[in-house]
Amino acid sequence: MTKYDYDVVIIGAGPGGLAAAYGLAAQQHVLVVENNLWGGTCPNFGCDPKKMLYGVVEAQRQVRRYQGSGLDGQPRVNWAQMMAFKRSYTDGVPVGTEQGLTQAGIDHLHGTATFRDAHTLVVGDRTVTTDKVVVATGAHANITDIPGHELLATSTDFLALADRPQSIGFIGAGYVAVELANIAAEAGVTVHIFQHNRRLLRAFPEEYAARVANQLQDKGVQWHWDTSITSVRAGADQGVIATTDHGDDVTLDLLVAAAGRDANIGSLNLEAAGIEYSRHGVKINDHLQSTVANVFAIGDAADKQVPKLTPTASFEGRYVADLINGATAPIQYPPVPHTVFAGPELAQVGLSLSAAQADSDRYAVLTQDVGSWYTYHRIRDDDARVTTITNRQTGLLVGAVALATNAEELINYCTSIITRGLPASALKQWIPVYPSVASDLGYFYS
Ligand SMILES: Cc1cc2nc3c(=O)[nH]c(=O)nc-3n(C[C@H](O)[C@H](O)[C@H](O)COP(=O)(O)OP(=O)(O)OC[C@H]3O[C@@H](n4cnc5c(N)ncnc54)[C@H](O)[C@@H]3O)c2cc1C
Ligand SMILES: NC(=O)c1ccc[n+]([C@@H]2O[C@H](COP(=O)([O-])OP(=O)(O)OC[C@H]3O[C@@H](n4cnc5c(N)ncnc54)[C@H](O)[C@@H]3O)[C@@H](O)[C@H]2O)c1
Repeated sequence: MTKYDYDVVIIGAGPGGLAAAYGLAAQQHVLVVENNLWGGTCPNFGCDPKKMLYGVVEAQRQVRRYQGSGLDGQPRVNWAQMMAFKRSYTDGVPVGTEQGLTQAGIDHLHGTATFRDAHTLVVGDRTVTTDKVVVATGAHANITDIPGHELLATSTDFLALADRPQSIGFIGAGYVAVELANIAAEAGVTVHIFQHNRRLLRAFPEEYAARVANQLQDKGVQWHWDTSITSVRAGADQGVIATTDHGDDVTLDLLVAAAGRDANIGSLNLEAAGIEYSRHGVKINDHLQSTVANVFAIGDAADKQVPKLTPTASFEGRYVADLINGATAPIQYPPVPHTVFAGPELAQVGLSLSAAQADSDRYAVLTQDVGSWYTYHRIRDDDARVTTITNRQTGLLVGAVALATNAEELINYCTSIITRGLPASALKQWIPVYPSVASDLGYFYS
C-alpha cells in the first residue's frame, strides 16, 4: 500500500511542468495542477502568440525592403485580422493541452495548489498527499510599485488587444519591451520606451543592442533614456497619463510594465513546507532540488543562473523526470541560444562577446558585415552582421552573435556545432542545401 495519494505532484502546466509530467508518467503516478490556462505562458501568452504577430509584421518589413527590387506597393498590418490569426492558434491551446494529458492517462486538476506541508498540498477543497513535488509555476510581470501602478498593463494584455491602440508605452527595454514595441511600431502605433538607464537588452552585446535601438528608432519608436516613470493616472478615453522623473507627462492608450518577471511563488505558501526562496524563485541546488529534499523547482519558478526561456524550462522538466525516475547526475546545461525577435532578429549563443574581448590571447573574434554577401543581398538585408568567436588554441567555435533576418537559424547551427564540439573541418564532410543560411557556415567558421 502506498503512503501517499501520488508519487509526484507537478504544480504548473507550462513547458516545464508538462515536460516533467510526460517524462514521469510511464513510471510514476502523477498529478498536474494548473490554475490558469493549460499550456502555461509560452503557448497562451508568450513565445507562440508573439511570434505569430511577429510573422505578420516581418512579412510587411520584407515587402518594404523589396520596394524597387521587384515589388511595388506596400501592404499594411490589419491589427484586428492579425489578432484573429493569433487566436486561431491560441484558442485551441488549453483544450488541446488538457486532451493530451487525458490521452496520456495523466491525472490533472484545475486550481491553485498551496503547500500545507512538504508532502501535502491543498487545491480548492481537495487535499492531496504526495511523495515528491515539482514546482513549475512560471513567472509574472514585475509591476513597478509607483502611484497608479494598478493602471499598468502587461504583455498578456498587449497580446489580447483586439483593436489597434493609437499609442503604447513600455517601462523597461528588455526582451518583452523590444519585441512588443517592434510589433506595435510596425503596425503603425506610436511607441514610447522608457528605460531607467541607457542600456537595452542586457543579455546581448552592447554594440549589437545599440543597433537594435537604432533600427527601432527608424521604425518610429521614441526612446526615453535615463527615464523612470514616477506615477500613472487615468487619462481621458480610458488611456493613461504617465509622469516621468524629468517632470514630463506622456499620454498613452496603454502603458506596459516590461521591467522583468518575478517567479509565481506568492500563492504557494512555501513557508509551510520550509522551502527557501528569493524574488527570483525557489532556491535550488545542482539537482534542481529545493532546500526541502522532496521538492524540486524548474523553469521560470526557479532561482537560477541560466536564461528563463521555454527550452530551458523543458530541459529542466525532462531532467527532473529522469532524476525522479532514478538518474543521479547533477544537471548540465548545453549552450543556451537566445534570440530577440525585433525585425531582424538578434541572436547569440555560447561565450559572450565581452568575455571574449576581455581575453583576446585566448579567443579570436571575427565580426563581419555581411549585408553585401549573396545570402543577405538577395533578401535585401543590407545591415546584417555576424560575429564568431573561436578558441585560438583548439580552433573550436565557442560563441556567435548575429543580427540578421533568420539569425535564429544561423545561431541554431552554431549551437549545434558548439554543443557537439565540431571542428571546422567537420563542415567539409557536410553538404547543406545551397543557397541557404547553412551554406554560409564555412565563411563564418573555417
Ligand atoms: C511575452 C513573452 C514572450 C516570450 N517569448 C519567448 C520566446 O520567444 N522564447 C522563449 O524561449 N521564451 C519566451 N518567453 C518566456 C517563456 O514563456 C517562459 O520562459 C516559459 O513559459 C517558462 O515555462 P514554465 O513552465 O517555467 O512556466 P509557465 O509557462 O509560466 O507555466 C507555469 C504555469 O503555472 C501556473 N501556476 C502558477 N502558480 C500556480 C499554482 N499555485 N497552482 C497551480 N498552477 C499555478 C501558471 O498559471 C502557468 O500556467 C516569453 C515570455 C513572455 C511573457
Ligand atoms: N525572445 C525571447 O526569448 C523572450 C521574449 C520575451 C520574454 N522572454 C523572457 O522573459 C523575461 C522577462 O522579459 P522582460 O523584458 O520583462 O525582462 P528583461 O529582464 O529582459 O528586461 C527588463 C528591463 O526592465 C528594466 N528594469 C529593471 N528594473 C526596472 C525598474 N525598476 N524600473 C524600470 N525599468 C526596470 C531593465 O533595465 C530591462 O531593460 C526575459 O528575461 C526572458 O527570460 C524571452
